[in-house]
Amino acid sequence: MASPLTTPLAVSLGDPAGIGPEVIAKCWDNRSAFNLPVFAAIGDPRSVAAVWDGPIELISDPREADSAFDLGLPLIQLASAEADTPGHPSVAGAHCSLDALELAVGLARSSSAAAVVTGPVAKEQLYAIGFQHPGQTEFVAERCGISPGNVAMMLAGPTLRTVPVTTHLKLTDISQKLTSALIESRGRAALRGLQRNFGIPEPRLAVSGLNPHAGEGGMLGAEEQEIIAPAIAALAAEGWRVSGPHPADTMFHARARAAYDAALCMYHDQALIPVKALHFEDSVNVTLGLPIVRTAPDHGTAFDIAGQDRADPRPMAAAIRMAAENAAYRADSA
Ligand SMILES: NC(=O)C1=CN([C@@H]2O[C@H](COP(=O)(O)OP(=O)(O)OC[C@H]3O[C@@H](n4cnc5c(N)ncnc54)[C@H](O)[C@@H]3O)[C@@H](O)[C@H]2O)C=CC1
Ligand SMILES: NCC(=O)COP(=O)(O)O
Repeated sequence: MASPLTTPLAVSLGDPAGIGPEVIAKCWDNRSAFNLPVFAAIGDPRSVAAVWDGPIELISDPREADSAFDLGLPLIQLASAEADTPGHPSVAGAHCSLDALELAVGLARSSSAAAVVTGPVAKEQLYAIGFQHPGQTEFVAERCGISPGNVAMMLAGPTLRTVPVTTHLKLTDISQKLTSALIESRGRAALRGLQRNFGIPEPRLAVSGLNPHAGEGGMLGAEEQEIIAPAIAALAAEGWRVSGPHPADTMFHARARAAYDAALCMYHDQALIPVKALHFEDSVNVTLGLPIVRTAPDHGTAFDIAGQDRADPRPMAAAIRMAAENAAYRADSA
């Protein structure tokens, strides 16, 4: 059994107008039923108070969360220029979500927090305030001094884990951005992450094709033969257990899933659709290849239901539990 954590987790609230504040407050409410470790929320307390009437314990350091956790939701307060209305994102809210992310990562990097769990942010809002990264994954990587190509975004559910090689790209740009080197580096990050974060000593990676039927022997596209197969061969030559390229439409049924520990997919939707279809309530976005542990729920800001008490906290609870489990594995094997 993994050792208990010595410091609480840092949980950024995400966009204050999204469902992050609500699901995090509901996680604290249900902390025993969800079997959650001690955590400290980070963000604007007004965004929590707008959607939840439970107790909030303002703290200034995650370690204070240990004694505050039984009294209320421990929260490190960030001043936002204005209070947001649930469902109505603003520029001030986007800045607040970025500040919370920045602080949470800093706390984990300085070992003041055992891991980071990030609440959902709206990429459109962040891009509008000049955010230069495709998503939080690449931002956290940069803050940790890791090249974005050397981390992997894994979506992990109870019966399926997937990793997209390309993340937030236009569909029309994917083929051009897909290189053997990128497939290899994502594959390595995924395989090492399965060992380090999930305690799987000899992980098996199944690699998808890009085109229908994995290119149909070259008749439906050349990427499989020219880019993907050489990357698989290079990873196999390093001793990793890698298979493919597999046709993406037939690699996610139950019997196929039993043959691998993670699927490396060529683009965002190829990886995320099967996990969300199978496990929307409890799949977790985990960034592999970092010196810290970072997880997030699989969903976004859900502005359409924010402030209506309709947000399901189970994905956030799964993200908090997985962060604690991953951090404990890493501490035990360090
Ligand atoms: N990790 C992150 O920060 C992520 C952020 N996003 C961002 O979120 C924004 C909205 O993205 P969408 O594609 O609309 O995805 P979304 O996940 O926010 O919403 C999709 C649908 O699922 C529902 N839903 C989502 N989470 C739910 C929950 N916990 N309980 C009940 N219903 C839930 C929503 O109401 C909506 O109908 C985008 O700006 C996107 O960039 C999207 C995915 C992940
Ligand atoms: N669709 C997944 C997603 O948007 C998560 O991205 P990130 O912000 O965690 O990089």
